[in-house]
Amino acid sequence: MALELVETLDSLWSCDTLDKATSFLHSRPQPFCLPNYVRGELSVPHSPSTQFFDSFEPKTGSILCRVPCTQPDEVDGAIRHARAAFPTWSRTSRAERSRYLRRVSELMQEHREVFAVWESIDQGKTLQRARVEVDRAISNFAYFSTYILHEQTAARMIDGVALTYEHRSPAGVMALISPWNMPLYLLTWKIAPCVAFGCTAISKPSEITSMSAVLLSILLRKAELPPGVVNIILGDGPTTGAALVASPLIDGVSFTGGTQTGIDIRRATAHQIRKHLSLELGGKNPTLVFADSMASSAREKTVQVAATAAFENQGEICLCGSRIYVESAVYAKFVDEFEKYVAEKYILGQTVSAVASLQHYNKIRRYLQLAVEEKATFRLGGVPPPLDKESNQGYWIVPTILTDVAPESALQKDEIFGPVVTIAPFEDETEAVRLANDSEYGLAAVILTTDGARMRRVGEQIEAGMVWVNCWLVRELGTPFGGMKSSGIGREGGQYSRDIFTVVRTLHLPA
Ligand SMILES: NC(=O)c1ccc[n+]([C@@H]2O[C@H](COP(=O)([O-])OP(=O)(O)OC[C@H]3O[C@@H](n4cnc5c(N)ncnc54)[C@H](O)[C@@H]3O)[C@@H](O)[C@H]2O)c1
Ligand SMILES: O=C/C=C/C=C(\O)C(=O)O
Repeated sequence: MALELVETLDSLWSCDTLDKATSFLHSRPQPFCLPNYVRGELSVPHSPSTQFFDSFEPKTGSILCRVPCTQPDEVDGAIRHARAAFPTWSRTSRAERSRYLRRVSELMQEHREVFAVWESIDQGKTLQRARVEVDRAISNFAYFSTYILHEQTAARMIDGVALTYEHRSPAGVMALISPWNMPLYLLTWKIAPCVAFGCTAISKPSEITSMSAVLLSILLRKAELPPGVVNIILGDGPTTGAALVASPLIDGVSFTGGTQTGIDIRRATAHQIRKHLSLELGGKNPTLVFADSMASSAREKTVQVAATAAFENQGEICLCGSRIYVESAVYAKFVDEFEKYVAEKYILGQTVSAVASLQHYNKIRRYLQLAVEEKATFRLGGVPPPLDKESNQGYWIVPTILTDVAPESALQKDEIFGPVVTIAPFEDETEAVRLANDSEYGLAAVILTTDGARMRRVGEQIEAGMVWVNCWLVRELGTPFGGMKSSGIGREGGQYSRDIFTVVRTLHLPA
């Protein structure tokens, strides 16, 4: 490894507080370049055509580092290394694969603060929120390290004539592509099951948030994962991501990101029927507040769950509830209490942080300008000032609550993916279900009610892959995770991840 890179990575690795990281960044004469991780080696790509782009710190707007845009020939090289590693890794025993995964989770635990500090700086999220996500990333490795040990295959006798059983083998070399909102969590949500089930991986994090992927590379090296089993390449979607998914040497794609990108990937791979495809896409998730949930015994929790679902991580979680519908009898009361609660608990610079990028800031800002044009009521928040690269300012947006928004408005239809929520009334259960389902998306939903029969009755009618009643983002990693409608294809988690990362054949033996 080049000496300068070794020094940079050592310095990054020693920053376990925000202060240390800030003084390291200030001590640098120029931004450092992030490396790829291929065949167990970290190196900055240096093909003559490689371009680099700047990655910014969302909280300050200053340049954090430079990210290479890995070119198609280098993508191809990385895939070939993953292919070379596949025969041995796919035949490695479950017990041994499990030990590697456990080792990775333990090392991550040891360096938890380093991951949290850089994730917070790179993505913009609060340090507190980054810690939550690092812990969940650790659980991804811990969970799949034990899952594979407990898998059982049942055999069945058919009429005393044949004995059948399902035999699974690793699907091959997989492309794992993740977004910028929960960079480390979503990266590991794919890497952990991929290698646990015996596949090898080429992973591409978002070009906006590549830091935690590089830290993970350092750690995979420390864990002595055999070279080529996991390769992490950096770059943008149109160049690096597109070359990766289209390669005939890739056996499957697990993608999390926007719906339009999902469509592009589906189109690019449409002729490659053999390619496994899992698409976890966007959402515009409803939260339904029934009148009973505003009775004095339940009210506090109702408001708290609706607010957390709307504003956790600045609303940059695909599962965030960004359309709140409230039974008309309690509409005014809910809006008042919700506004009071959000104003008190969601403080910019404390519990609410910067949004991930300048481009995203300006996208959210355009929606807020639209809200002004459409004469929506801002119960909280407003249109933030325009920013550009020269502004040298962080990307801060006050939590915004909008009422009086028309049902057909883009504010109700489009995924804004920021700290913006709309609130509208409904008359009865039928209308609540209709409004909840009035979306091209179908990822998640929250129902707030104290009526046990209604929990199931309404819950079972909602067109969403994940429905939470009186809670939000409670997750068990074996449950199917994914969306209906334009929110995706396939499910991930436990046995559902196994379906993506393995191929199955049914064997028939004579009885
Ligand atoms: N359903 C889920 O589980 C889930 C989870 C998190 C985020 N998301 C969604 O992700 C979106 C936000 O993330 P984003 O803006 O980074 O999404 P995005 O689709 O722009 O990018 C996601 C990833 O895909 C890559 N990419 C872009 N174009 C590509 C192409 N043509 N081929 C291959 N790769 C390509 C990007 O470089 C990035 O790594 C939101 O829509 C959000 O809802 C969904
Ligand atoms: O943006 C997508 C978020 C997914 C989050 C989880 O799956 C989780 O936190 O368990």
